[in-house]
Amino acid sequence: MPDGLQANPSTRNTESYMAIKRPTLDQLQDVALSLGIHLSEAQASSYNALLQANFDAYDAVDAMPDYLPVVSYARTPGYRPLGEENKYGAWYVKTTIKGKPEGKLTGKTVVLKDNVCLAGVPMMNGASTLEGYVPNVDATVVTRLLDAGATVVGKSVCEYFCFSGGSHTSASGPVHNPHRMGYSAGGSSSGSAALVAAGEVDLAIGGDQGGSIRMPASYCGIYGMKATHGLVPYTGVMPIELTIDHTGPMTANVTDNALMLEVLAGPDGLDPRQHAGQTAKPYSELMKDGVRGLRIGIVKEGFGWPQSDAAVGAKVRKAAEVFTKLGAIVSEVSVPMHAVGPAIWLPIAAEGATQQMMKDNGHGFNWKGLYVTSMVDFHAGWKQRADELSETLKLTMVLGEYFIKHYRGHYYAKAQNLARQLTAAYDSTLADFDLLLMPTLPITATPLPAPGASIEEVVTRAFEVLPNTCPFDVTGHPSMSVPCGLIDGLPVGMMLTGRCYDEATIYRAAYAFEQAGDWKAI
Ligand SMILES: NC(=O)c1ccccc1
Repeated sequence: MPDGLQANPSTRNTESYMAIKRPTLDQLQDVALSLGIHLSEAQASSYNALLQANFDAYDAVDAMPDYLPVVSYARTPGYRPLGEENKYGAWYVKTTIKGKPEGKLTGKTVVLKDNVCLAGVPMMNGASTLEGYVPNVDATVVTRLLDAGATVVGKSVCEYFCFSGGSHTSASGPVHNPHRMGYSAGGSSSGSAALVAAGEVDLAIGGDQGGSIRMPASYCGIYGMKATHGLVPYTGVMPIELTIDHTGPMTANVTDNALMLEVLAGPDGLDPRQHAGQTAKPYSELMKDGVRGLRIGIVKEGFGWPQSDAAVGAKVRKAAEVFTKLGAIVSEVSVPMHAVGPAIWLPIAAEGATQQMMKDNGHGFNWKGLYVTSMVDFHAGWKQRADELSETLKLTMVLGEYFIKHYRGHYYAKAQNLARQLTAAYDSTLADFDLLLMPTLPITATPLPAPGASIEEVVTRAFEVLPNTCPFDVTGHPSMSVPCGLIDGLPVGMMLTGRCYDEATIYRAAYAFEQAGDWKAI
C-alpha cells in the first residue's frame, strides 16, 4: 500500500453493496442504440448472456471497500454563520480543525474555497445542485496545511461551480467587497479573498482556471498566487478541466503567501496534473534576494482591451516605477499573441468544462490518481436539475456542447495545440525578461448586479475581467496578483508572471515591492 493510503471504511458504497442491477434486454438495446449499434432481440440476448461474467466482475468491484486516503485530525461539521457573523456573505461554513502543534504555519488560520474537499464538512461549490454533499476525503492541500500546523477555520463561498469572475453567481448569495459593500469581491474564489481582505482569516486557499485566484485578489487588495500548473496538487478539489485546473494561496502579505506555497507545493502521487521532479523551494527565503538587475517587461497588450480603464493602466505603470527605483531594468515589451490568449482559452474552458465537470460528473475518465467517488455520485444529480444552474454556466455549457456536437471537439483540440504556441510565445519573451508585468484586471471592482438583473449584466460582470489572467491558465505559467494602489478607494492589482516553476522570482519582486512602501499610497 502506498504511503498514507489505506482502506477508508467510512466510504464504502453501502447502498449498492449488493449485486449491481442487471440490465433488461430493452436497456441493452437502448444503450447500444445510443452508440449507433442496432441490436436485434436475438443479438441482445446473446450480448446479455456474454456479459454475465462482466457483471460479476462489477459485483466484485462493488463489494470491495473504496481505496481512499485516511482522514486524520478531529473535526465537526460546523455551522453556517448568519448576520453580523457573515457581514460580506463570504462564509459558507465555520468550524475549527487544529493541525499539528508545530510547523511553518503554526498559529495561522486558514479558510478553504468551497470547491476543496474537507471530510465531514458540507461542501456546495456555490451550486444549489451540490448542496447537501459532504465529502469523505481531505484534499491534499488540506492535509499539507494541517501537517504544517495551520488551523482550518472553515469554507468560503465561491461562485457557482467556480464559473464567474464576479462575486454574484453563488447560490448562497453575493459576496461583498470589504473595501466597499455592494461592490464585487471578484471571483470565483470570492469568499476567500473577502475574508483575507477583511482580516477575518490569515490565509485562504483559492482555485484558478481563468483567473479565479488572481481576480478576487485584485478586487480585494490581497496577494493571490496561481503557481505553475501542477506544482500544487489539485487532488480532492472539484475539477473543472484537467489542463487548466490550479489551486493555491491567497494572503494578506507576501511572506504568508510564500510560506504557504512552500507547504503546498510538490507531487502527491495522486494528481495527473503534476510532474514528478517539481518540488517546493524555500520561497520565503528566496524572496529576500531583491530585484537589482531583474529584467521586467511591461506587456503592452495587457493594457489595451476594449474594457480597459485607463486609470488602472496608469496606476500599474506608476507601480512599475518602484521596480526601477529598486534597481530592476524595466521596459515595455510586445507579446502580440497575448491578444488572442482569451480566444485560445475559450474552447478549452467551454468544451473542456462542459465535458469534464458537467457531462462526465467532475472527474471524467482516462487518468490515474484519486477519484472522489462520493463527489461523482452526488454531483451527477445536476442532470435532473440543469435549469437551476447559474446563467454563466448554462451559457458556457450551451456554447461548449454546440462545438462538441457540431464540430467534433475540433476547436478544443486546435486550441490545445495553439496553447503550446502561446506558451512558446511567452517563453521566448521570458528568455529576455525575468518577469512579465501587466494589470491583473482591466478595471476596478464594479457594483454587484441587483437581484433580478438582466442576464446580459450578469454575464458581462462575470466574464469582462478575464483577458489578462486566463491566458496563463492554458500556458501554465506562474502568475501572481499584487496590490499596487487604490482608485477612488478601490484596489488595483499588478500581475507578475514568470517562467514555469520560477515562483521564487515572482516572490522576489512581490516582496521587494511590498517592503518599498504602502501600496495604498501609490
Ligand atoms: N474558475 C475560474 O478561474 C473561472 C473564472 C471565470 C470564468 C470561468 C472560470
